[in-house]
Amino acid sequence: MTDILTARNIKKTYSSGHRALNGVSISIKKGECVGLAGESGSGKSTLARCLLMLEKLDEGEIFLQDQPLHLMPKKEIRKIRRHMQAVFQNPAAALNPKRKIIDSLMEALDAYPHVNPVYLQDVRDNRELCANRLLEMVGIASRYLYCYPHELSGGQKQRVAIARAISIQPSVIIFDEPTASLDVYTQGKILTLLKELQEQLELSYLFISHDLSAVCFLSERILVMKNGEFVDHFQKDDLFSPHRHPYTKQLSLTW
Ligand SMILES: Nc1ncnc2c1ncn2[C@@H]1O[C@H](COP(=O)(O)OP(=O)(O)OP(=O)(O)O)[C@@H](O)[C@H]1O
Repeated sequence: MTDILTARNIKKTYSSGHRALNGVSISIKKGECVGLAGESGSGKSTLARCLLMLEKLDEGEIFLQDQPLHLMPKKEIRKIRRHMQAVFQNPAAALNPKRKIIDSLMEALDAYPHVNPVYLQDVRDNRELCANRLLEMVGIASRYLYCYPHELSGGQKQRVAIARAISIQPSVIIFDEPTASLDVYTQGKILTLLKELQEQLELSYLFISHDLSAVCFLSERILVMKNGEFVDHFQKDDLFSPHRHPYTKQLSLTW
């Protein structure tokens, strides 16, 4: 299957002198969910930001399909960014508190009027129907369309952020600890939603979490990061194999 996103030998050092990534390589295929686990500080978010080209790389290459992002000027990257969506930990920060849900939800579709995702084709010419369809896809009632973010729970806000991420049928979605700020019950609901969306819409995900059980729930292929390097790479079914890296075993013990 085609590689959607490929990164090779990514190195990133912060101005503090701290090397957060020390030569990591990763690829995500169409329709695949790759999981990335590791403790706090291991470099997961830095990798997410590098893949999204939000950080300047010291070294390395990033390709979105065959397009070399690492060689593109900023202006070109901005154009291409719609193909790479992201959902972060804090849904409250993702939604503008002064904008109604419909306006936050439709932000990407409003900016790219020519984009016509297969799952919105029959409603694309009607903004309200389009927003309603997206809310429906993530299990939120249409009465929230004209509400403000403070009227929604944390889990509902994260559902809106997910709906916005899928709204323009991106090539890949990077989820960086999307459930970390939610209670355990809501975490489970959101993980189930992400799995259903990925399977139904054949989306490509990079799912990042410190929680190996969440990573294993969503992903077939799992990478484990420690101190800015991948120390393990395995298929979910091999999680309890004796060949797992001691660090992976340690993460699975805290499960
Ligand atoms: N802007 C920055 N300037 C300097 N150091 C940073 C910066 N951002 C992150 N770091 C450092 O880089 C290392 C990796 O951080 P990163 O946030 O990527 O890890 P993480 O695995 O995502 O952890 P967490 O889940 O806690 O965010 C850490 O030691 C962190 O302190």
